[in-house]
Amino acid sequence: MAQYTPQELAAKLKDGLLSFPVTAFDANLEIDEAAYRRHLEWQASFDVAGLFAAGGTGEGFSLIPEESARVVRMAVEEAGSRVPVLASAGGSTAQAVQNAKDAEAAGAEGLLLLPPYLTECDQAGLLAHVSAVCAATSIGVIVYNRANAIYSADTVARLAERHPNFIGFKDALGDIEHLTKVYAKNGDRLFYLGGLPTAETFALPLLQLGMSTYSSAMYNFVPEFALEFYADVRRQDRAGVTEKLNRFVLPYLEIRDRVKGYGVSIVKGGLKAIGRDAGGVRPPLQDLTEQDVADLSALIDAAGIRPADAALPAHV
Ligand SMILES: O=C([O-])C(=O)C[C@H](O)[C@@H](O)C(=O)[O-]
Repeated sequence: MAQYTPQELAAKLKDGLLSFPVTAFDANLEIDEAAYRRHLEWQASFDVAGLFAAGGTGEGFSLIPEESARVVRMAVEEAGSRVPVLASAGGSTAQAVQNAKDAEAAGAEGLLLLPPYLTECDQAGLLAHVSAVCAATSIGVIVYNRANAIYSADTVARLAERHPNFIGFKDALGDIEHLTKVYAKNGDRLFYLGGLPTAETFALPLLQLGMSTYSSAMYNFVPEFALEFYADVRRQDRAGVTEKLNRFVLPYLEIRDRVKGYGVSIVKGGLKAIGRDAGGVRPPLQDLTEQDVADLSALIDAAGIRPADAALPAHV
């Protein structure tokens, strides 16, 4: 049973940092329940405003629906008393509706609706798709503006009018004109969250477009640094943000961009580097090479941001 109304959830999420915990896998790439629970417990021990289980960084796209529901349930059990846990829904409309029901039953406070799978779609179809999901649950729903699911400002407004539990707009497109239109039309009826890869990179300029928060994947392995970065963004401390971009985020992008799909794999690489291994990634993603992990570990040290309670990395 959700503890927050959709409106209370939006108020909580919009003014704090959000993150997407990785899903821990064992050597056979099966869910590693103990490692996942340890990770969630650690993640919830910092001042994060919301944790999205089985999302993009959580490799939700590689989980079958039963696994997704199981992951959400574990996340709620480990972290739910301290931080709102949200789930994701995706695929066909029927699948997304089922995900939404499972998420609510598992105790999730809200839902991130991922783009439908494979097909092209336009506004009337997106409106019907999101409406079906919003109608199937009473928890808060956030749409993910990405790939084949690009919501016009008018569609967003219609959804907001029809569904009180439609609370948020997450963007991974980065089209300034589009974001300006969505915010100008919908204002404070929704909250807006940045979701471009390595969201820190864009956080300060996107704040001006109404995005008061973002999903930090790196929070998974450098939570204190990620929280300091967010505080600088909210203070509009340009010097602080620039210094942190140069010290860690921009060199991190150089490692992330070595292989397609590393945007997710590098987060598990980061956990390996700090000695909190959550296992490898499922295909079609590929794990960081040992050299990549060593480079990331050296960068974490050079930036002086190894978490205080992190063990020494396995390879040193
Ligand atoms: O589900 C997702 O798209 C994400 O996990 C988003 C990431 O957290 C992205 O914003 C990032 O890499 O910082």
